[in-house]
Amino acid sequence: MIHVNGLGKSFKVAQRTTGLKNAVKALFHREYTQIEALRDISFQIEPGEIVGYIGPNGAGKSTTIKIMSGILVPDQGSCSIMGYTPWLERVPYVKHIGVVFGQRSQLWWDVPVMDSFELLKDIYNVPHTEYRSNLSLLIETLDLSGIIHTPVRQLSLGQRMRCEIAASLLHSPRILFLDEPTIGLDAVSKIAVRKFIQTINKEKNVTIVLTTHDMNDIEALAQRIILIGKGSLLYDGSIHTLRSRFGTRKTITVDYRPHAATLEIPGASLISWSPERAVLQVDTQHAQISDVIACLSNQVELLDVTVDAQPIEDMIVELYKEYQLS
Ligand SMILES: Nc1ncnc2c1ncn2[C@@H]1O[C@H](COP(=O)(O)OP(=O)(O)OP(=O)(O)O)[C@@H](O)[C@H]1O
Repeated sequence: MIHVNGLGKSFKVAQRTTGLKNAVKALFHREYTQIEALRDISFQIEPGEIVGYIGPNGAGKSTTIKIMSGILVPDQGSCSIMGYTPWLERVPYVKHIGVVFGQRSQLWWDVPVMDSFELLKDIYNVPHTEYRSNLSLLIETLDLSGIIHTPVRQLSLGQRMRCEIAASLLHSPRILFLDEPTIGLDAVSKIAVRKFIQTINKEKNVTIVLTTHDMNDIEALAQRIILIGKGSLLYDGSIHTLRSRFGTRKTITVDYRPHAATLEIPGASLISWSPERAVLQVDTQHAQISDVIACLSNQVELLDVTVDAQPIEDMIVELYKEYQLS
């Protein structure tokens, strides 16, 4: 569905210096630097996939999304989405995609949300029956009934984001590009947005490309991640593979009957200890969890044991470290 091949994009940025003398000088002679936002990016995405497109600040995520949605033209490489080249065939192409930029609005600020929806219906030429059925589904699943007659500027961020997502789906797109869709949302709104993304992916088979810094979004939604850093593609694979590579550390928390002596557990490092509770870290590449628990039960009378996997956030930090991105 999405074929991206050797994409490259540079920006020419004017150097700004401080001081009046330099400002006058700059009127006659400007110095520029070249920022390589993307270098040789290639990937393919199949229909119905949810892909997390991640990377640190300035990595090139938004630039890629802008190229894929036809807003920016790359300097090198090709991009074919549903057979279209986004920036060359924008008008027929945009009928098949929905785009949400968490930081920007596609709704008209001063008019009620519903008026924006009606305008989008006309812009995309959505047949009346399709529009009505999409609208009622979106109002119901995104809980919009209380806010669609309110002007956008009076909505809270969470309410606006739900309306933005609805606006991007009124024309039944096959692909949805989401750039930071949960930025600034409270925990309840985040969960609602994630749930909705899952629903449209499952029930309507919408392909989703999601950029986010929120690793809970990634964990909840994406089976595959594409990591970019400093404009280059660094990792493309499943979260499962990432876990087996970087997620080998487990944390074991044990509660036991009061025990005065400290614990000696081969293969585990003691993170904290008290006469009633200990927290240990185990690298499963070097020791088995069952061996560590057996060793513990020989030394203390266990009351409770919990084993926690490494959070995905930590794994991403390790990945950034490996590529010297942090
Ligand atoms: N219009 C522009 N003009 C000049 N430089 C730009 C422009 N757009 C992006 N850049 C530069 O290109 C690089 C990649 O930017 P991009 O916005 O794609 O990063 P990002 O991964 O989305 O970052 P963030 O997570 O901070 O949103 C950055 O160094 C940025 O400063």
